[in-house]
Amino acid sequence: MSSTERTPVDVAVGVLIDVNDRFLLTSRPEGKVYAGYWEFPGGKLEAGETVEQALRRELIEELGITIGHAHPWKIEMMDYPHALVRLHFCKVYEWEGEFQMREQQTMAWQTLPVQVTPVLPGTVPVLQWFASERGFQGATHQG
Ligand SMILES: Nc1nc2c([nH]c(=O)n2[C@H]2C[C@H](O)[C@@H](COP(=O)(O)OP(=O)(O)OP(=O)(O)O)O2)c(=O)[nH]1
Repeated sequence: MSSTERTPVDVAVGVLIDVNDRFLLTSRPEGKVYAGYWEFPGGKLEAGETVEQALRRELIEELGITIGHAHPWKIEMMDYPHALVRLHFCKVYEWEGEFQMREQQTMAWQTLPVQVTPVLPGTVPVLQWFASERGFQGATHQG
């Protein structure tokens, strides 16, 4: 594979946390790689966008909500057969609007251990970070 194809793709990912400390997972829609896998909502940066701008745009497009401030949390590289991605995880505590599944996905508010399955490989590290933060012991998800 050429080096051009392995240039990392930057992805803005939103870790939405509600007042009960639950976090939001969404299932990837049909037609995308890893369709049906659960992940944190987000998507690729477009030219000239910051992570926060991309995240705000993606969550309007996918979920119909407008987020407040995106708090940068962690950056993680994932090397998939389809792409090398650089995931910019941001915590989000404030948003406006009603959730609408605009891409026929499904959403689920979760705590540890996560009940939905399967979880996208690039989502698993986040569950470990939550486990550390929250003093959770044991398996973070099934499978
Ligand atoms: N949204 C999201 N993507 C993740 C996570 N973990 C992870 O490895 N990824 C990967 C999967 C994809 O390769 C990439 C996101 O790209 P995507 O295809 O969902 O983005 P997009 O909505 O811009 O897609 P498209 O317009 O090109 O169809 O990041 C995660 O928790 N959330």
